[in-house]
Amino acid sequence: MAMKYKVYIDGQVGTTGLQLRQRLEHHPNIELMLISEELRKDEAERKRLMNSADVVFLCLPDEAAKEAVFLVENPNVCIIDASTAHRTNPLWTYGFPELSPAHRQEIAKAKRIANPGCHATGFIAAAYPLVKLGILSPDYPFSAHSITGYSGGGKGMIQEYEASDRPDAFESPRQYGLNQTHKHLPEMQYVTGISAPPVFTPIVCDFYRGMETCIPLHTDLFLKKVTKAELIAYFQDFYKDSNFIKIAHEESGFLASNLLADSNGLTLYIEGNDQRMTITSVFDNLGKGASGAAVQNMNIVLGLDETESLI
Ligand SMILES: NC(=O)C1=CN([C@@H]2O[C@H](COP(=O)(O)OP(=O)(O)OC[C@H]3O[C@@H](n4cnc5c(N)ncnc54)[C@H](OP(=O)(O)O)[C@@H]3O)[C@@H](O)[C@H]2O)C=CC1
Ligand SMILES: CC(=O)N[C@@H](CCC(=O)OP(=O)(O)O)C(=O)O
Repeated sequence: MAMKYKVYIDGQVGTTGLQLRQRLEHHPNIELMLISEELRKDEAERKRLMNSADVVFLCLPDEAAKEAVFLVENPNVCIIDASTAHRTNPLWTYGFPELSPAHRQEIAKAKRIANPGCHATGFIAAAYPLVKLGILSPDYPFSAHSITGYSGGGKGMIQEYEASDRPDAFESPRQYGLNQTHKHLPEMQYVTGISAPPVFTPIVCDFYRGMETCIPLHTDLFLKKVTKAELIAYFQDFYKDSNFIKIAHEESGFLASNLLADSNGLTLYIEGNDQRMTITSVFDNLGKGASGAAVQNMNIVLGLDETESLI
């Protein structure tokens, strides 16, 4: 019989928590520790469950996640936090195993893992290799726009979008983060090592799940002069061992944000021509952008096949 590990999800009825639960209910190596509805905010019961788990997922707002960490006293417990709270904390490991073998090895032995933010996942998947391979300087004036389904805003935004009396404005794409202080900017800079955060334009639209994050590339500012074909070859090589990150080209001329909804995949589309290019990450904000990545990190920590219970 398969070895079973005990897993507790704090925030099990939230948007990310429910997604995690669905994935873990069929995981052959996981025994889910569920908390009763009446006690799900009871500190003593949460503490008891957390300290008897092998892995604890935090699917809570940032402040609640910070407080929850202090409830864990058992040094053997691994915490995987889905919130923004610890992503640039050097005592925590950033959970993006595809960036290098060293990133993956660090995750495998970590007890504190910060799961990447959704928009940040799309940005970092493209920007990290560009800088690492010396194609762009860390001083390149990065910008990005990122289209998200409304589930990205959690229970509150889902209710607003699905209300019968919602404003007409919700039918059209809505730009936000207008003051350039989006909560994912610090991790975008921290993980890629770029000199300044990108000019970042998130856009929420009237569909449930899915995301595409697009970085414009001015080829005259390339540090290493590469053609589009060469850039594609560099990315194919960078992600050649990845189970989830792929490189593709869209023939139709249209790139939909919900192409990878319900999966843990992330596809990078390198489009344009040798003068002006774009590189776009397409994935699921609730998949590789949240609970899919969290399950992948858990599988790595537990020494399991990283693709277990993920598509
Ligand atoms: N939605 C997304 O696409 C993504 C979300 N995240 C992050 O994941 C975390 C959760 O987000 P999301 O699932 O969207 O949010 P939701 O608002 O959908 O869910 C949060 C859950 O946490 C519960 N909660 C709040 N405070 C406490 C507490 N003190 N003790 C126990 N439970 C508590 C809430 O309870 P109640 O139901 O009573 O309100 C709710 O069920 C956030 O930090 C978010 O930023 C990360 C990546 C993507
Ligand atoms: C549509 C919407 O509001 N999306 C959220 C991102 C999702 C999220 O919860 O971000 P974390 O991964 O950092 O927790 C936002 O842009 O703030």
